[in-house]
Amino acid sequence: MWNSIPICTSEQARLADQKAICDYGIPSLVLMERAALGCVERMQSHIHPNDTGLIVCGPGNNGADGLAIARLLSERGFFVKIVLPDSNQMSSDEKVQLHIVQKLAIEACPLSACSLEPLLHSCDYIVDAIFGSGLSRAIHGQWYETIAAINASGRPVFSIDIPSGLDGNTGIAQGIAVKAAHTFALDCVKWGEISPEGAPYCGMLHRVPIGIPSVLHEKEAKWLSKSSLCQKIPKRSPFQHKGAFGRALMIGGSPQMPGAVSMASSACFHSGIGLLSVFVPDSIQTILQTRSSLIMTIGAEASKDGFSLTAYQQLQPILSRFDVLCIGNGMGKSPSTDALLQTALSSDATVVIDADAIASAGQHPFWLDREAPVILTPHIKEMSDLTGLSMQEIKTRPYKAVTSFCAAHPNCVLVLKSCATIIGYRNQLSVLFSPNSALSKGGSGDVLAGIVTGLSGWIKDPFLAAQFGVLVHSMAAKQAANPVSFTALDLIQNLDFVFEQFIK
Ligand SMILES: NC(=O)C1=CN([C@@H]2O[C@H](COP(=O)(O)OP(=O)(O)OC[C@H]3O[C@@H](n4cnc5c(N)ncnc54)[C@H](O)[C@@H]3O)[C@@H](O)[C@H]2O)[C@@H](O)CC1
Ligand SMILES: [K+]
Repeated sequence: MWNSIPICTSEQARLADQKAICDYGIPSLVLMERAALGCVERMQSHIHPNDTGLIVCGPGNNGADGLAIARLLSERGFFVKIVLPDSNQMSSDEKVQLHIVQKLAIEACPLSACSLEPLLHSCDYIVDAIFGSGLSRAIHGQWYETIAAINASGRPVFSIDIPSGLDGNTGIAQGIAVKAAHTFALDCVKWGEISPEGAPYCGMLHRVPIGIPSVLHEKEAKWLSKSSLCQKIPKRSPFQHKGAFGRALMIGGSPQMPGAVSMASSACFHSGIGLLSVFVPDSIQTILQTRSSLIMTIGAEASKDGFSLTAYQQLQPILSRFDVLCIGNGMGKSPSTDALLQTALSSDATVVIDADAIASAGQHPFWLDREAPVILTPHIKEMSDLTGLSMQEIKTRPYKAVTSFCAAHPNCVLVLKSCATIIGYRNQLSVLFSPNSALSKGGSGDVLAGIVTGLSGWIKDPFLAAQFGVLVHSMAAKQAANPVSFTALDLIQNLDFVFEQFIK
């Protein structure tokens, strides 16, 4: 079950372990036993009864997990061998685990005294229990050589808690890291495991609960899934008129990019909005009208590149007609964007800010501090424009960037798009990890903005609308028969099938 799974930094994971032990009195060895049992149960569907396993143990409690796993596998009839760290390096729990293992006549050999290559080549799979959340420096010497040999062996690797060598926060290999086929994230998923750098090292990610009280993770980011949202989506009454499902206005478009606002509008209409109008430069009004007979178009004064500098004067008087505005798609970096954004934000409507309007919001952050909700949907580059943080800073610690933005702008919902999309609101973070190259295409961001706008019309909670929009968008992409030929237009086509799973 991926429902309510916490996503933590290494520090948060360690703190939860400590609090469970010290404040709740759960013995460390009890947590460890649950961890080992959970890993073995999951491993059993991937190994054969006659396989030989090599359990490579490091000097801390990750190594102690490895020894407990070796014992449980052996008790269940699997043949295992163990590689040990030097005994003077072992943690106290590891010494306890070793003491038990020694009584069971399991073949164990210290790393410094064994010949690793033949062991690696005679085994069928490897358990990587070298380092977990306690990795504190770059890997050198014997551990570097051990990890290099594990990776070169070609054997499937089960990594315990995290592939050894991976930084739990950033997912960056600290010199070297194990390439796992399966990773068993103990208690919580670590941010580094779902980062673009770290995820490829993890192989298939499994979460193993170990009995840490969930109250200890109350404040941490949560995994977004269908089951976590299903119960929260409001019912759509069949007796309501169209106005009850929201009146939206999409502001965007330019002669160079009429398609972006067209796709966003289409996605909005397919996401439950009652009424939709589009405010575009009058030079592209006919194109929009030809593309969809569902959408009412309002033509604003145009310049060569898009909206004219005075177009905002035509926006002002009509704003009170709408509950939700979406601004930015295909607008281009036109000088008129600032005035249109400021005007949109002066309304009482929920405002979704995407694409070219995000940089403008970054230049005027105080405009965001209004009473009605704002939903921003930047990708990494746009997040950099919005916050002034470098792309590198955002990539390595995206949760930090989202947390500080949301703390500074308490009425804003922020959707940071990446292979792990983070949705932040006040002190809450929700994370959708569903990497899919079908979404790495022009237009998929416009479709997301349209979906979120459509949902905001009838789901009055902006955080819920944003989370639901991100999930629906990803589920629509999962329907791709092949990511190569899939386009943003296919996303819109698949929405009907996806909504069917939530709303009958
Ligand atoms: N009771 C607990 O605390 C629990 C801990 N658990 C396991 O324990 C792990 C955390 O245990 P630890 O805090 O002991 O940390 P680790 O087992 O990750 O490693 C810490 C040890 O590695 C050494 N070390 C760190 N970086 C190194 C490097 N680059 N080169 C060489 N040595 C290095 C440290 O000096 C220390 O001896 C978790 O990842 C999880 O697997 C689980 O069993 C659940 C319960
Ligand atoms: K590990």
